[in-house]
Amino acid sequence: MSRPLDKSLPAFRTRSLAKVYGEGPSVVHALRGVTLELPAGELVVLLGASGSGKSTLLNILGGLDAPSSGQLFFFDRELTAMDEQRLTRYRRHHVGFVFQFYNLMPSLTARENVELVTEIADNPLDPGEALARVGLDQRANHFPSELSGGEQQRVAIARAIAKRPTVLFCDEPTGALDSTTGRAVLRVLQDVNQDLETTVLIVTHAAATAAMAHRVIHFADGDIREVVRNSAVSNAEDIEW
Ligand SMILES: Nc1ncnc2c1ncn2[C@@H]1O[C@H](COP(=O)(O)OP(=O)(O)OP(=O)(O)O)[C@@H](O)[C@H]1O
Repeated sequence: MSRPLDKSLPAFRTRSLAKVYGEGPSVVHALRGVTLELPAGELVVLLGASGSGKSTLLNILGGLDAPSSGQLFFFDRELTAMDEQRLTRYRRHHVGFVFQFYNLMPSLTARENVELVTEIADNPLDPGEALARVGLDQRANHFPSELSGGEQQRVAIARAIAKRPTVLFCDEPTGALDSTTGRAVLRVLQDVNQDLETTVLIVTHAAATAAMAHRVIHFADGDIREVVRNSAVSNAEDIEW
């Protein structure tokens, strides 16, 4: 993927994306033919009931999982036509992930957790700058067990953005946090979207998060029920939970 991306195209386009788990009586249709376009540079929130297929879609867009059928494009690249090696390059160069439970290495400091990524990335942020962007430059030498849940999540975000990903996928990033801490984490994600021009896709059960999105995708039973474009976007710190 060394050619520059064709940024005149949407970040993602899917056509009839389907995902089936299992077979026979235990078959699950997790995605039932999802067709969507996500413009680059937006902050998108994906809402929907438990089991509606949100994480499945996120994992497929992020190259962690493959659809059973359908097509998926990242700008001008067809992810559904890539072999494992090219998908690995896609993930390495373009994708950052943030999960509900931080997934930090407990035996490494905040800075060392970020360095795990910067050491293998092409054009990374300085680890100190990544931590400063999430407001944790003063805690760089602390271990995860010495940090609050919100601080650990901010380290996870610093680690994810340190390789300057084109897209940042966040699966329930505030799911384990109280509302005040959750708002602080959402503020960081909004800053990443605005300052680094990273496309950010957030899967959440916290419906109020929709107020900070450019685009809200409502998911139900493995497909899109509605896409709402917000004419005005709230600041994360003003969101009411
Ligand atoms: N590896 C798997 N094997 C079998 N079924 C799976 C697998 N992963 C997900 N599913 C099923 O696919 C459907 C969609 O799951 P998914 O995790 O995408 O939903 P979700 O909307 O993210 O739910 P939640 O909000 O609870 O995280 C569910 O019925 C789930 O049980």
